[in-house]
Amino acid sequence: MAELTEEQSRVKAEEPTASGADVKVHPAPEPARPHDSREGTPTVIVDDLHIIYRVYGAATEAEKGNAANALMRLLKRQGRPQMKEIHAVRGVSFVARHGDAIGLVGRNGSGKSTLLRAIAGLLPPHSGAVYTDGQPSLLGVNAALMRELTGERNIVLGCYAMGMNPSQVKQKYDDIVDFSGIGEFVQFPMSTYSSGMGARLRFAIASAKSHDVLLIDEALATGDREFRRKSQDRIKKMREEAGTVFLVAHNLDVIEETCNRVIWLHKGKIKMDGDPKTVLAAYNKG
Ligand SMILES: Nc1ncnc2c1ncn2[C@@H]1O[C@H](COP(=O)(O)OP(=O)(O)OP(=O)(O)O)[C@@H](O)[C@H]1O
Repeated sequence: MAELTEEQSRVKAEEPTASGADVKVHPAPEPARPHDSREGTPTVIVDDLHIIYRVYGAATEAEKGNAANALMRLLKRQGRPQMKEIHAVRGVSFVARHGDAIGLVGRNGSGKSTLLRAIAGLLPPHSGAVYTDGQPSLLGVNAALMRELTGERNIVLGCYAMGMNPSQVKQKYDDIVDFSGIGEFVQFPMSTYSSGMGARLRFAIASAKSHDVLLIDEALATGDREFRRKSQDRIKKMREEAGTVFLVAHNLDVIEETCNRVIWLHKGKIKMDGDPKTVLAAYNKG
């Protein structure tokens, strides 16, 4: 992933925000709260991004590896049997700014998680580029907490992984446990948690630190109403500190209540990009 230089940031900021979009409601929505001098400046620029997964071994039964087939391939100088390509993100372009909370919506398989993982630098672009200002942090349903360790150990390790020192961890520990609402379960291995408890703990850990770019994949989906309200307050605070938040959620109420902008992905392309009410109304109709 390339870092965003000042020059790139200036030039890119002048480019259209969603060149691949079918519809643009308003291409560069104004950030809601002018609190920080960085507010409104780009944090993430996605430039004609294509992501292709290669799935090896997607061969038919007849083509699958047995010794005779392998020998024939060698003799005919053929490569591996059947490699299938899945073009998950197809020419996506947009600019996210300090203070934005951007909801990503779209049907199953439309490329939301793939796009988040690419912004986090976990998937290399097939073509195009992602430029980021600061370190993006991905909080996904499978965020790297260890199931066999207790909540307590995961909090400590998670905080270290985010760059905190021991005294900062100590200072944040109680707040994380309180926020997650997991109570005495903090002493138990995470493998004993319900999916909601795990998701709440992950969000509590990740949001204990402010992030330049926080990418949240479905982590709020399993929380109850009270937890959602607390999470939304945290996201709001992050935006006020001029961070950028990306949120994938199938629950559209969460998106509408939390975000100031929504990007609708359809079959790997941006179908619409604009203010939540307009985009969600169109998405609900389509
Ligand atoms: N690791 C992978 N290997 C191969 N193909 C993948 C992989 N992950 C996702 N895909 C494919 O890429 C496409 C986009 O998937 P992605 O998970 O990004 O969509 P999504 O919008 O997040 O879906 P959902 O709402 O179901 O979570 C789908 O066709 C999916 O099958």
